[in-house]
This record gives sequence, structure tokens and C-alpha cells, in this order.
Amino acid sequence: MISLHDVSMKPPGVGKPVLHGLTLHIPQGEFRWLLGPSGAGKSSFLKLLTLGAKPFSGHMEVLGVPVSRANRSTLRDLRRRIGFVPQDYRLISEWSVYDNIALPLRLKNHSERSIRKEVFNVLEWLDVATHTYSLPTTLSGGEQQRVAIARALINRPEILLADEPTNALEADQARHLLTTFQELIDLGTTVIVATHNEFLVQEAPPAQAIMLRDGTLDRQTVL
Ligand SMILES: Nc1ncnc2c1ncn2[C@@H]1O[C@H](COP(=O)(O)OP(=O)(O)OP(=O)(O)O)[C@@H](O)[C@H]1O
Repeated sequence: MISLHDVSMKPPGVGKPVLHGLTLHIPQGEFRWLLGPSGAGKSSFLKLLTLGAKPFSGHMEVLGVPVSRANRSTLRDLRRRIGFVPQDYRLISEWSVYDNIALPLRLKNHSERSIRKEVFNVLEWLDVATHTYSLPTTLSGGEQQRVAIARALINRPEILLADEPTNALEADQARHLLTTFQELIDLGTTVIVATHNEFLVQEAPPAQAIMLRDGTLDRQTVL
């Protein structure tokens, strides 16, 4: 569940908020497109939802936690319940695909035996198991993107946020990814996908979209 009431967000050192007056509610287990022209505020909105920035004003609740009032350790625990697929993947280039994906579980002190099982499961699911021991830099853009998605899913997040997750994928891989997102929604995960890919949006089943413009909520509609 994500709830915002009149939220603004201002990056440090910037004179005025880049997001303002955002009021919206996303119940748990729902899907939303996040759309808007370049500069509309999509990345800033994702930063807010991944708890990379606190609201400058207003009230925001994520998974029942009031974010503005939360202390560091509460925010850290909350972050672990949110998966994020950044546009630039942010994979560690010196580490194998396996070690990149295992990292979130190692940070939680899971046993190597259970990590192995989870990593293989998620790699199979995303169809990149043949690259388990490769370095990310030896993979195609589409494969790296799927590894980044696998890393975001390994913790079984309750919320998955993805910034342009299909921009390096072929059309059939993008369709496969939408099926994966649907499976996550069926498991009760909230999924938010920022994209410029109009073709993907048109081809997908009708879904709610959050449309931003000039840092504010332009409208919410079904596309
Ligand atoms: N740290 C920052 N410092 C200064 N301005 C910022 C900062 N972060 C965002 N902005 C400004 O906020 C506005 C929204 O930026 P944002 O990157 O969120 O848009 P976007 O919708 O993701 O754009 P794009 O689709 O091009 O990635 C832009 O005008 C941008 O210049």
C-alpha cells in the first residue's frame, strides 16, 4: 500500500520542490504505469517511493509506515521490503550474476544453501540461468536488465518499482516481463512501472496509469 497526501519533494540544494501536491493511493497488490513527458518527475517520484528521499512536505505512508516520521532503522527495514530496478541496472561489474543477485540475501545473513536455491529459482524464472556465473559486462543489455530485475525480486519485495525496465528488451522479452509482473501481482505485490514505451502500454491489458506533468499529478486514468 502506498498513500500520499499533498506530498512535495525537493532534492538537496534545489531551490523549489520538483514534485508538489501529490495525492494518491495505491492499494496493495495493484499495478500502475507511471507515465509523463521527459522532466515530468517520474524518476523523482520513484526516488520518493524507494525511500531515497523523504517528502519535503505532506504525508506519505508506505506499507503502513508513515515515512516522514520514521527513524533510520525503520526506513532501512522498510527499504528491504521494496524492490527497485534502476534504468542503468547498477550491477557490480566485477561480480558474477550469481553474486550480484545473492547480495541482498547475504546482507540478511541467509545461509549459502538457501541463497543458492533462491538465486537459481529467480534466474530460471527470468530466463537468464545460462549466465549464472558470467560477469554482467559480458551480457547483452536485455540480459543485464533481466539480471537487475532478478536482483530486485530475490528479496520477494512487497512493492516492485521499475524505471524503464523494457528499454533494452526485444518485444517478446518485454511481453514475457509483463507476464512476470502479472505473476507478482497475483502473489500480492504492488508493481509500478515507469516507461516511455507506448507500444508496451498499448499492447498490455488495460491498467491504471499515474500521469505526471511538471512535477505534479496530471491525472490517473485507465490505459
Ligand atoms: N537533484 C536534482 N537537482 C536539480 N533538479 C532536479 C534534481 N532532480 C530532479 N530535478 C528536476 O526535476 C524535474 C523532474 O526530473 P525527473 O528526472 O524526475 O523527470 P523524469 O520524468 O524522470 O524525466 P526523464 O523521463 O527525462 O528521465 C526536472 O526538471 C529535473 O531537472
